[in-house]
Amino acid sequence: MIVGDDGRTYHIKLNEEDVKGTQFAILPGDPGRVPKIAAFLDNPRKLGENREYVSYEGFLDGVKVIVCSTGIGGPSAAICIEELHLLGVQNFIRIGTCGGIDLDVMGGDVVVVTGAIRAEGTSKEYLPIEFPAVADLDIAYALREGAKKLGYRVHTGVVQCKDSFYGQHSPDRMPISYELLNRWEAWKRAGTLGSEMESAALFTVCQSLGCKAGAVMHVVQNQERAALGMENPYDHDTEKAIKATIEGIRYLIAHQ
Ligand SMILES: O=P(O)(O)O[C@H]1O[C@H](CO)[C@@H](O)[C@H]1O
Ligand SMILES: O=c1cc[nH]c(=O)[nH]1
Repeated sequence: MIVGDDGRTYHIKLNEEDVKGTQFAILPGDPGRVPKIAAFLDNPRKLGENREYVSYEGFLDGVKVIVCSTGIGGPSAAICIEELHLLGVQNFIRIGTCGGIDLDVMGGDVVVVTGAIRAEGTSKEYLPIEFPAVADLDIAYALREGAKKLGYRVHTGVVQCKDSFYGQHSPDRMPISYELLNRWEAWKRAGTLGSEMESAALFTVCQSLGCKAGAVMHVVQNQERAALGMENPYDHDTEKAIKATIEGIRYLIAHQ
């Protein structure tokens, strides 16, 4: 069932020929971000589209890269990673958006994720909760080098992952608000940089499959700064996170 008669995997609808030779998969959540990322590659070409999974191929410094959207949340991200890995991919880099938590993190900044809080469900179907969700050290380092080279405001550290976007933004209206609010306070006190939805699943699935992962976030805004009446710019343009990732992959290619 996982691979159909046409040789294409069940969800992302790619086959071995499509993926052959790929060294890096770039994984945005939003399908609309895929062509924007592919535009930074040489000879970009659309490979497929099914459900939330839009995929392109292209080349960076002669190395084949696939860009495939994961949709929102851990379950669809895990499916995308599993199917790309089945077809031979070993290195995965998410380009996502997050909301800032730490007061130093502002809309328009870039966050290179070193670890993710597993407050979501997908990672728990792979590994017990004691196992940390961490990025590959070489990939995280390269992504930070990429952001620094471009002169961006970049933060490196932990993000929180959850399954409910509105549990982050409207915790008070949830019957379980007592827990959401207390836990959010703990993430804040511990210096968590931002909140998003897929990195915990990405790191845990890749750990389980024996492959490598990293993640870069574009910060949209910071609700904690807003709550304190601090300057809180909104920024929806993910170009800096994309460019930092492209530079990061170039660094990995040059240093492998
Ligand atoms: O912009 P993407 O990559 O989708 O990432 C973030 O945006 C979505 C929520 O709006 C979630 O998927 C979250 O992780
Ligand atoms: O605030 C935000 C922004 C993007 N993604 C999230 O999950 N939360």
